[in-house]
Amino acid sequence: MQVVTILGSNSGNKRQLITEAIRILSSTEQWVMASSFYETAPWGFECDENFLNQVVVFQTRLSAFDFLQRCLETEKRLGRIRLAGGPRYSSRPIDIDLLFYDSVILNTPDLILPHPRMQERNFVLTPLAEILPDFVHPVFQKTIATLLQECPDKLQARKLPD
Ligand SMILES: Nc1ncnc2c1ncn2[C@@H]1O[C@H](COP(=O)(O)OP(=O)(O)OP(=O)(O)O)[C@@H](O)[C@H]1O
Ligand SMILES: Nc1nc2c(c(=O)[nH]1)N=C(CO)CN2
Repeated sequence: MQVVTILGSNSGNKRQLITEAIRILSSTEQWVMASSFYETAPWGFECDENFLNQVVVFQTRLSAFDFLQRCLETEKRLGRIRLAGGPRYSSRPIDIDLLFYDSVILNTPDLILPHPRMQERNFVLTPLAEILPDFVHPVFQKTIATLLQECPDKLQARKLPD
């Protein structure tokens, strides 16, 4: 199965944290490809520190739920602390979200696929369009390139040199 992820960080050594998260996931799953790194303004909350985001594709034999578990464990290993009752969004050393698991559509309390807010976010669609512009979103039946064109988000994602 092909799983498309987005990694994000807006505290600490962001590039190193994302690189380390990919190294941990790649120790058991097969890395396929990655977008460039993008500098992006915080979406959905106020904060001085910009994010670094990267989209990464893996090949996996894990179920989507087990892959999510690997992501949550990796976040924890890299110092992510989740505070119950805190604000909806806050700064974090590392965040790993699943965007797609093949073209599976799923709506459970623990996992929603495709990621339910990706179409509202330039920080997701811009790096995703760099590597998978023609991939068809299974719910909207539109390509990533089209979703990016239609995205109302005013926050831009700035591609960084490798
Ligand atoms: N596609 C998905 N990818 C990652 N987590 C998901 C997904 N769908 C549901 N979840 C659930 O969301 C929970 C909270 O995730 P998290 O705190 O990282 O949210 P967030 O990344 O801050 O916000 P957002 O979901 O808006 O990007 C996870 O523990 C997981 O159970
Ligand atoms: N720019 C940017 N903003 C965010 C991000 C993120 O990765 N990048 N993640 C969030 C929760 O998933 C909320 N806001």
